[in-house]
Amino acid sequence: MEAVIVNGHTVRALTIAGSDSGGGAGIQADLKTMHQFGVYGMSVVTAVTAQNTLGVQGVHELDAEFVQMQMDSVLDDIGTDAAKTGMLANESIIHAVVDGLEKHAVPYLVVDPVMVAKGGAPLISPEAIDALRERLVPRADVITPNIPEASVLCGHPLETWDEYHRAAEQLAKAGAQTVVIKGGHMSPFQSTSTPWGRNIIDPVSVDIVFCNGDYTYFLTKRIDTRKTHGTGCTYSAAITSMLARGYSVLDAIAVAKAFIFQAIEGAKDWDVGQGHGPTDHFANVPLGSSVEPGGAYLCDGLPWVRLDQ
Ligand SMILES: Nc1ncnc2c1ncn2[C@@H]1O[C@H](COP(=O)(O)OP(=O)(O)OP(=O)(O)O)[C@@H](O)[C@H]1O
Ligand SMILES: Cc1ncc(COP(=O)(O)O)c(N)n1
Repeated sequence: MEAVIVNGHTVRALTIAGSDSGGGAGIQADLKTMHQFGVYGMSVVTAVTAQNTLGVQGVHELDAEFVQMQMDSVLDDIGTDAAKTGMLANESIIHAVVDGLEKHAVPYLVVDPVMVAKGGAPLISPEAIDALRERLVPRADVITPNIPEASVLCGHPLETWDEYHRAAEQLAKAGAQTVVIKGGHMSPFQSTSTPWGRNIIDPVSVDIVFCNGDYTYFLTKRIDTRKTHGTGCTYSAAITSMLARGYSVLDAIAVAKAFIFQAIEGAKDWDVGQGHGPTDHFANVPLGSSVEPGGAYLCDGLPWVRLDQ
């Protein structure tokens, strides 16, 4: 993949996240994804984890001042067309990151509110949740919680379609421009009766996107695999890369969703690690995936197909 040039300049994207030594999630997943999208990737490291596909063996959080220093280094000199946040570890780092974002011009911000690793290890302190909610959510152009994260941010359990919708609206009211409630943790049974009035028999993974008052639903087949380490990181890095390249928010999400689907599918038979293996960051970037707001779209091979209402 060659570097993408838009309006005469090399497209850049920044990830502000934790390092995963195993290479499947965090900073490593983000940089691999940005590279695959032809975007020049940069990183601000918030914490270093000793981690593999079996779990997190240790976490070392960096000083908030050093996080701020990395932001200044990168943004004073190189600048960026879009940024994303991932693991932010603690309250002081969140304040440092938001201060940095306020100081420097960052055209788009994607917030992946990372809280718990797939194996159950906490990646943020409980006291930091208020700072995440109060300082970062209002700055998000796109926020991408999974169901447990949306539930923590909204302060109550989410189990029904109606509750997912109310959660998206609550996060939008708190200031996030576009809310993506990810379906990786939804029970497959909830997909049998759908808000767009058509039943789906096969298990699917549905992402609910709330943008400018419209709901758009992105569906793919649910892949039967436990190799889903770093799916959320990879997906949000793909959205960030597409925004950096100048795509609209919905088209960025459509391409990213098709990419993560192929990345999960592509790694099904990989032999990387003994636990929750990583996704295939070498997957094809399906640039033609374009959608209109306010419908339900199925990606079963490309292009996206609009489902009957
Ligand atoms: N088994 C699966 N089959 C198809 N798509 C999936 C599957 N699991 C997750 N996805 C998709 O991957 C993306 C990430 O969703 P998920 O809910 O897994 O995020 P996450 O929990 O934040 O991920 P992680 O914590 O591993 O980084 C979403 O688009 C979701 O629909
Ligand atoms: C540094 C870092 N950031 C994010 C995740 C979440 O990914 P997952 O939920 O797949 O473990 C992680 N495990 N490590």
